[in-house]
Amino acid sequence: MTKTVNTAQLTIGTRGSPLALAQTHETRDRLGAAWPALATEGAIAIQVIQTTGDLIQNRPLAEIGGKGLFTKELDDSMLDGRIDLAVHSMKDVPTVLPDGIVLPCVLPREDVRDAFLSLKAKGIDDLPQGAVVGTASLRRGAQILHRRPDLQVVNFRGNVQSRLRKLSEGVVDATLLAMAGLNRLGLSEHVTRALETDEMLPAVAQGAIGITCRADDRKSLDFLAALNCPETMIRITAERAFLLTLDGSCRTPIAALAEVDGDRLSFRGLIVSLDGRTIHAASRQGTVGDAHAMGVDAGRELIQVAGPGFFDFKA
Ligand SMILES: NCc1[nH]cc(CCC(=O)O)c1CC(=O)O
Repeated sequence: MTKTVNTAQLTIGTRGSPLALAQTHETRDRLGAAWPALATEGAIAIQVIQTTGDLIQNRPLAEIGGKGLFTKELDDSMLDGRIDLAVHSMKDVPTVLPDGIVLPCVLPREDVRDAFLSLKAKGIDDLPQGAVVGTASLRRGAQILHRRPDLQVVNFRGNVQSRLRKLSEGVVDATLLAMAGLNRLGLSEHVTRALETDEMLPAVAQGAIGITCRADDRKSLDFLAALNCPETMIRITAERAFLLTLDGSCRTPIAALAEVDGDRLSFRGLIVSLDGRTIHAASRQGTVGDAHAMGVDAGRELIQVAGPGFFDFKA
């Protein structure tokens, strides 16, 4: 390996998965479009950083536990000055950022829905009795069991491409993936059906890309200010406030979606038991200025309604 001097104006850190790279290329292209100085060849360097979540492929994420499985190594590189920006799927970003790191920018949100993929059924309702659904997501597993308690939900990890392969090999009868990831990878032709959000409420911040930088990095803050999508920021503010309030123990399936119409904000959130039997849902209507308060308030309601014990799945 030859060491070259990094003459880039900005170095972006990212995970190495095809989806992470696609999101980073989108970010680079948007930066170049907004800032001529960043449009020249070599102005932006991309550095791939492996995270703990990338290394551990064979265990359920909820079991590995810990916050920041997909972000910690990127945060450390940023605080050390090895990278200036980090591009994240906001779904994977903990609600509390490390000291010294801020999130000044989210890109316009992609399709928030979950996709149903199957070679055997057109949707959840016409899967055969006892069919096997592969998902690593407790949220998706629990919501699908709520509708179809007869189904068998099995843990199913790996990147989007490897999951599509397992589906075609018949390892599972169906799987669920974010529409956003499939769209960004140009793989949406594999989608059997996009599930409406009343059928499968998405994860907090699903479909949103966030870009972090050091809190005191004036140059990066200026570059990123031009890229931020305020509507997406409002929506994820409400959803992340909900998640923060419920705090998650990552073993509790949590789903939420905030939607903006003019200056109105509507919010829906739910928690569901792992077996899908019990769902507690809350909704709020307000204005975009209430985003954080609405998420907190809905989260508090669910803590009350669910009662102690609901959040403790550790046994
Ligand atoms: N946890 C993995 C992850 N993080 C973000 C996405 C998809 C893109 C997105 O939701 O923004 C995925 C894969 C998936 O859920 O299908």
